[in-house]
Amino acid sequence: MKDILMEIIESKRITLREQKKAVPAQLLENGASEERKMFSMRRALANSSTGIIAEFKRKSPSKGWINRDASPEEVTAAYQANGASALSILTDTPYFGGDLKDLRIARPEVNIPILRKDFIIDEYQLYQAKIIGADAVLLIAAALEKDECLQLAEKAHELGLEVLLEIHSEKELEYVDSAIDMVGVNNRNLGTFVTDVENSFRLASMLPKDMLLVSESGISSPETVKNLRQAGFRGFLIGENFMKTSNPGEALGSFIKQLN
Ligand SMILES: O=P(O)(O)OC[C@@H](O)[C@@H](O)c1c[nH]c2ccccc12
Repeated sequence: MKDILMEIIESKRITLREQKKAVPAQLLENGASEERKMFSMRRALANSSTGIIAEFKRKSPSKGWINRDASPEEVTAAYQANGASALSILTDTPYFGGDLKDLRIARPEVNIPILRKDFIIDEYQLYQAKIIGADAVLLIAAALEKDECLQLAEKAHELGLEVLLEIHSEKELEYVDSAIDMVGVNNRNLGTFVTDVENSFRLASMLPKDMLLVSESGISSPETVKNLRQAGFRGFLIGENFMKTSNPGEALGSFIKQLN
């Protein structure tokens, strides 16, 4: 079976080549150095009693279309109104049905941190993230060599972006470095899409105590969030469970009520 993550990365390289042709890196770099208001996701999660990072996701390679016609401005504003601590917005087009525009459109609608959720392999994508209004970026250990990952983290910081490092397995613990702001344990294996929340519980005790921990994927019950919090997690990245409903904001609101 073909590893899906590898396929996505190959397609990303092609997209990047085209984007760089259309908008040269130097031009983007100039735009990215402009100051603008930024929101700290690490701080928002550390200070929140719920810690829900609500995700805007139209489709995924494992589920197909989840919510094809969702409007980014409506859903993200409703997520904030219903208590999200932060937002995650998928900007990958071919596999997740997202767009850079989705994040750009959402930005003026909210005043909570936004994570650019994509497969970042090049600093060009960090400039994009800054320009469209992201506060943080995801760096996926399974998609990067460790030194590449740390270089991208450093560059992200230069631009004022925070870094959520995503790991899935024990062997990726070596990517955890002081250059990282938050560590996310993905409960989904991006190669096979097998999802199991136990993965977060298993890796929690192996992670540094002072690191802000996020549990990602496959979370569908408030009970699980309570248990993950007990295990040390402060952020909970949830997409499909809300996006599959006709009113994602409301679904988040009733989820949060059950956390208390
Ligand atoms: O929809 P879920 O199962 O709640 O998962 C959300 C989020 O964790 C998932 O979309 C995700 C986690 N890491 C990723 C990396 C790339 C794309 C997507 C993801």
